[in-house]
Amino acid sequence: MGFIDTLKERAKANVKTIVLPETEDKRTLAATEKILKEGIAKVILVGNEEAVKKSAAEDGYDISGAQIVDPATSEKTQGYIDKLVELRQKKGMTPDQAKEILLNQYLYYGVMMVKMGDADGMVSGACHSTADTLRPCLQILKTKPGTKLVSAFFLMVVPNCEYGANGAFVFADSGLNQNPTSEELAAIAASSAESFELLVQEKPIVAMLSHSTKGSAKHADVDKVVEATKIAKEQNPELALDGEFQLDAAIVPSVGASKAPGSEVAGKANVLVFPDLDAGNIGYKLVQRLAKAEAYGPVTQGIAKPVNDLSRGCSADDIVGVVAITAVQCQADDNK
Ligand SMILES: CC(C)(COP(=O)(O)OP(=O)(O)OC[C@H]1O[C@@H](n2cnc3c(N)ncnc32)[C@H](O)[C@@H]1OP(=O)(O)O)[C@@H](O)C(=O)NCCC(=O)NCCS
Ligand SMILES: CC(=O)OP(=O)(O)O
Repeated sequence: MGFIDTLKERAKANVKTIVLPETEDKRTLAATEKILKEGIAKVILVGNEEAVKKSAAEDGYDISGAQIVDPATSEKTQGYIDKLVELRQKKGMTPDQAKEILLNQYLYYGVMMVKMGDADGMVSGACHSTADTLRPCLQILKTKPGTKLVSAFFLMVVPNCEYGANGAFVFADSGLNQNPTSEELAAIAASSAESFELLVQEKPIVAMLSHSTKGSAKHADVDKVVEATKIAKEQNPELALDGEFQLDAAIVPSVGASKAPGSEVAGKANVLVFPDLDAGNIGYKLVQRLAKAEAYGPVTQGIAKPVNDLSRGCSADDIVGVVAITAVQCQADDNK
């Protein structure tokens, strides 16, 4: 069974309701058919019912099992407007603005459905940039209790790969925090270890990546990762975590043994924490495109409820995979 198939099976064991607001995108409709057919989740689509059904029918997608909610006619819309005003009035949100947003921006509507408990989670981002997808989530849902920072990772599944957990890795932050401080990198490392454990069900081994291994290069960028490693170790003494490492020292056993002898992480890492978003975003796309890896995300962590993003380059199958991941995150939240 493939790695993502295992996650789909876990999702099916306790079916969650996931809202997909991007009904203008055909990949959403194709994914909806697959999700319903495989029984991975219940799906709520946001949009005008007639228009959504017509669009699906044009391409022969069977979305008959999905619930379609139209913000213009739903009896819940006024409650969402009132709540949005309550949540954002300190930021100057008026009832008219909230109404305008919720009737026209389906991403905001989907986030409000999750906030109000009418859906368990949301997946969006096939036709919206990550910034536009994550901004409403951050504004409305906020961070999980006990967490200061929301960050975003990719679950990478590399074919025919002996590194990581049989080719499975978490790459973070590959989607959200542009230039994290040492403290933020330490927080990203801790959240990523937790996400790896939840999704891959193996022990996380965390490498703090750099262009330097254990002092081989000198630069302020290296110092940032060295400091992050120190903070992360202090805050999470139980974690297998080390750095600073170049990528080869982190994942290739022979290189790890030669560049960082004695490290419990070098050569064995399955959670890769990148020094900034340039490295994280470019890194995941290189592995996805050149090594033909499956890349699921950006998946958020540290947020109050599971809402996840997609790359605009995603396929319908990628959406299905991220929905399965979101459903498993919803199950985990139930158990807390
Ligand atoms: C997501 C992003 C848009 C947020 O930045 P922004 O639009 O400037 O918005 P703000 O900084 O005003 O943040 C909006 C809200 O989210 C909160 N927020 C932003 N980043 C956060 C984080 N990492 N964790 C927790 N909360 C966060 C802010 O506190 C703010 O809350 P408030 O409105 O209640 O005060 C920005 O971080 C971004 O563009 N990231 C890069 C995304 C990207 O292009 N990725 C590459 C492709 S994957
Ligand atoms: C993750 C990512 O790069 O997203 P997008 O392609 O939407 O910018």
